[in-house]
Amino acid sequence: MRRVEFLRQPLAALVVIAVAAAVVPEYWLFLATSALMSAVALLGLGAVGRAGMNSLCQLSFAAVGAWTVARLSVWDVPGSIIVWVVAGGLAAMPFGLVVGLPALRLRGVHLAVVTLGFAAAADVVVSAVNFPGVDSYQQVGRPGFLATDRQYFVYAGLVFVIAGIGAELLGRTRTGAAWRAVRFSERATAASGTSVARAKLSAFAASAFAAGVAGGLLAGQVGMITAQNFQTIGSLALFVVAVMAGAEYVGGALFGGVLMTFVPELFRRAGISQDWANVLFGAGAVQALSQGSSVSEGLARRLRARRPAPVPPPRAATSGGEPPLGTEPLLEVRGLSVRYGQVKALQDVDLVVPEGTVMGLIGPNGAGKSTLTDALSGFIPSATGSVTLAGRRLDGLPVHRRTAAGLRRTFQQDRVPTGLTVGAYLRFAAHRRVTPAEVGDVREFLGCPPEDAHVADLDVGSRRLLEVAAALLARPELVVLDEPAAGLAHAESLALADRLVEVPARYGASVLLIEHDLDMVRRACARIVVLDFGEVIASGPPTEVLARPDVARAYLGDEVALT
Ligand SMILES: Nc1ncnc2c1ncn2[C@@H]1O[C@H](COP(=O)(O)OP(=O)(O)OP(=O)(O)O)[C@@H](O)[C@H]1O
Repeated sequence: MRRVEFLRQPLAALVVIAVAAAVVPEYWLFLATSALMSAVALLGLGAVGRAGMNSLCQLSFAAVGAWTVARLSVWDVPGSIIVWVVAGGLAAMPFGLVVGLPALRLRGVHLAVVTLGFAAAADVVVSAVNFPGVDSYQQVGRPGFLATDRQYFVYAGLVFVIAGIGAELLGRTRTGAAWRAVRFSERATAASGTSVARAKLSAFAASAFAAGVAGGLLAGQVGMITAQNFQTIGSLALFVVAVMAGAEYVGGALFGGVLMTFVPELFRRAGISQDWANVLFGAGAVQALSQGSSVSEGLARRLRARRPAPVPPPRAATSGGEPPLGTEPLLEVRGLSVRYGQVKALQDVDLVVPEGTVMGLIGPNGAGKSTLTDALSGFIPSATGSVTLAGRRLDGLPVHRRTAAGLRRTFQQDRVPTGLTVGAYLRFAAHRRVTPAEVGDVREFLGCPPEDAHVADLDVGSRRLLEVAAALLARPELVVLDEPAAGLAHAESLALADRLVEVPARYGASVLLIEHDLDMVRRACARIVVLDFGEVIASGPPTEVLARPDVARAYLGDEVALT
């Protein structure tokens, strides 16, 4: 049943469309076709929205689709409007990629402004050139079986349902998961080995494809198109409705399409200026933004809230045995230094993590632990010194190549995307093909919630464990855990320590554990390294190192042993 759950909304839409086709008068069906076309364009906006980006030029892409369909119609290319709208979508995709390029550097309002600039430029171009067929009064041709408004409505409805199924299917692929992950954290997405650039560009390309299809449908509906159909104000209205209705959902896109078409029409009939419809949509979007959720997201949350909250399995401490000591050097760090302006965050750090061990890295706040993690995983390109993993130099490599070389990391702050289920996140973040048995094994091993639980419904501790589980599932050579026990109760931290002791033998990965919880460190680690003011001040077995007065002084500013 869960396998076809994603079909629920497109199929519900199909039923609504079929009923409307049977009972609604022809005049209203013409308007309903417009609603379906807006809904297809909104589905495209949903794709960029899923990736956390804003696009204000959706109708510019639609203009490319419409132009393509008009051109193919004038040339009378075989395949009729059925094939031409697909060609319209494909023709819009390169434009989507071009507009998406600034998204690799810009975010939020800056990106929105760039897309708005593109829409304004497209306005100028579209106004200056006539669409194909307009000069010769040649309408876009429709085959006999799509001649009436009712038939064309059914065609547009089928296109919407197919687009909806496509959107849902895409959401279940690695690409769809990457969109949600990018929206939540670009850094964590990169650290899982996924290309952030590819994720963003694919979202823009998918969005442009949908808009191109919608534009092509419009060309077929009205027969002769003009620049008026694709003005920037229309793109803005589409964006605002996407925010309000929730275009990431098939139902939300359909609801948005209906609003966009019928609200202005109702205003017109009531003798009110249609511009007031845009004001209304704007107010709806402000409301959605202030509540932090669209109409569809709010409904989905309410439905989820009816289900019982996922109960994390008990995570009891079960001694994992003696911490393994390790053998040959796996990670070798020499002379690693990082400066932030005048602050020397790391100074000539030398560090060796042997293969097959769990090594602890401790130090007071501001000692440089997170900086070290960032430098090892490639987030600080200005870091100097050498980093070698299993004999391979990593320094100078970008994040995703270090990940591919076998170095995985987790983050101190919660970086698990809330838009995914536990299973979808684990499969995405593993960044390799994993079997259901592997996913179940690591989930049980660490005491993670069931696969169908939504990340958004989990407590912070469970999310942290999920991040660790995903890192192990990736089968790295070395996993660097940045305070994985933050958010866990003390007993759960000790249970996690026991699990970590087993990791080298069970998953073939060594662990560099950064933690403030010294009980956990003592339990999990055979050796520890202490950082203070960016320098290594001690290393060795935990009992010896924590008994040293200089280590106690670094932590407490006093000569009190930490044992
Ligand atoms: N982006 C930054 N810009 C400037 N200084 C920074 C930056 N990030 C860290 N620092 C400084 O670098 C030093 C090391 O910080 P870092 O966060 O690595 O320490 P930490 O040991 O991880 O601390 P905590 O245990 O609180 O996480 C600190 O002095 C910090 O203020």
